[in-house]
Amino acid sequence: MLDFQEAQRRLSEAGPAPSRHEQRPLAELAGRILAQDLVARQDAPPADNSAMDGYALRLQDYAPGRILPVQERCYAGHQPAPLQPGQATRLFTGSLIPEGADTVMMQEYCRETDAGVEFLEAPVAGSHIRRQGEDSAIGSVLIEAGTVLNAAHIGLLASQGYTDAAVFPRVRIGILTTGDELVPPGQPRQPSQIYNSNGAMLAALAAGMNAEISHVLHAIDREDALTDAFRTLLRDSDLVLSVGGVSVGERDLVKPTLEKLGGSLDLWKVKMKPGKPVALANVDGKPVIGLPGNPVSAFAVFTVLVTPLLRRMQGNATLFPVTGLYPLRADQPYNDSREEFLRVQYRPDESGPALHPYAHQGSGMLRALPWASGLAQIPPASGTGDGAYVRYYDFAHWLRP
Ligand SMILES: Nc1nc2c(c(=O)[nH]1)N[C@H]1C(S)=C(S)[C@@H](COP(=O)(O)OP(=O)(O)OC[C@H]3O[C@@H](n4cnc5c(N)ncnc54)[C@H](O)[C@@H]3O)O[C@H]1N2
Ligand code: MOO
Repeated sequence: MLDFQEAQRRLSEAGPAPSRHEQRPLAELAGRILAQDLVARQDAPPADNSAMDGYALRLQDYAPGRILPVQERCYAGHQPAPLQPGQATRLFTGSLIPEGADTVMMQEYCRETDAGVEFLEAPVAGSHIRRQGEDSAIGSVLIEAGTVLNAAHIGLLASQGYTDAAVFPRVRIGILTTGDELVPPGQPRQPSQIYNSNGAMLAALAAGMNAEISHVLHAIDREDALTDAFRTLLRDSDLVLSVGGVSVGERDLVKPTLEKLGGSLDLWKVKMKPGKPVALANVDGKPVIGLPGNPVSAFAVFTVLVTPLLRRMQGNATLFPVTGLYPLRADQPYNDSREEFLRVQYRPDESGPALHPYAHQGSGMLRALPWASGLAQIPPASGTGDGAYVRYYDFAHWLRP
């Protein structure tokens, strides 16, 4: 049996990091991974400007009750004239600070008449001025390569005049489900059959990682059907996920099929529950991962074992998102000989945030998955029960690029 930690590490290294990149416009960058460090092309803000609607003055010109003539009204987007001594400039948020001015007074503390502006309070030196370069200095690194881009990054890039950026290509994933017992949703079902849930589920999981889905294929338990399907998937994908048919059953044909296709296949019994049978093959330099057929097992293995590899192949700098330690609220001890991944909800109770396990933890029980916010990792043979601190894999962190 292979330790979970070791399986996670080995799988995370089972595929290549990207060797190419492509230029994509701002509108297509969300969820993509940046391929090169991007630097500030200009100071931000590019010039000193006002943070408030008000008046610019020289602090030394202020005296209680003194009225300063308003030499001009300068709107955002316009160039102000240098401020003459003893005068003020009417400004608005975003207006440039006129040369010679050193302070802005908010209009709420000013009274303007035909004669000029009177300040009702003493101005504070330098107040309400957004300084050139205070947000980003020209040349400083804005975003590092390997970052997953989101709306905030896109806003930052647009503010610097970028129209596009170099990102790594999306990884193409091919999915194969296997088994005579499966029919597609919507088709007539014999009493001996069940609907294929893993195909649609894995496609959605891969899409959630911002991967491209090349195909979702199904093969019955026959070597020729499996061979055809794997050939198509390997041709059109960077990574292949097959599901089912990798344990010890007589019709578990995935292993011999991949070997005939020239792959070297490792069949692992990973010390984790759910998810004991996991297979890893490499065919012509492309990783093929065989996931366990039970839908909950396939979901859990995808989350904790497949996503780090996917992140590596996408060029993400972070392969293993954060996990945290939280108390488990359990009415029974968990004591399996394998590392156990419980379907849990992370929510606060009287004593703070805690992990609440779903009542039924069977690996065929799909109802637990939409209910759960993540997985709690219970160490093997630990007898872990109520109040013990355990590691938490949050789907919100783990099931995204
Ligand atoms: N004698 C043993 N039997 C089993 C062992 C073992 O060690 N010794 N391990 C068990 C564990 S743990 C798991 S997990 C499963 C894994 O089996 P496979 O990965 O070979 O998957 P299958 O046998 O093909 O299917 C398992 C289960 O999942 C259902 N399934 C499969 N594909 C789908 C799909 N696309 N949509 C919905 N449901 C699917 C399938 O009908 C089976 O019920 O093996 C245990 N047995
Ligand atoms: O390890 Mo299996 O994946 O429990 O159902």
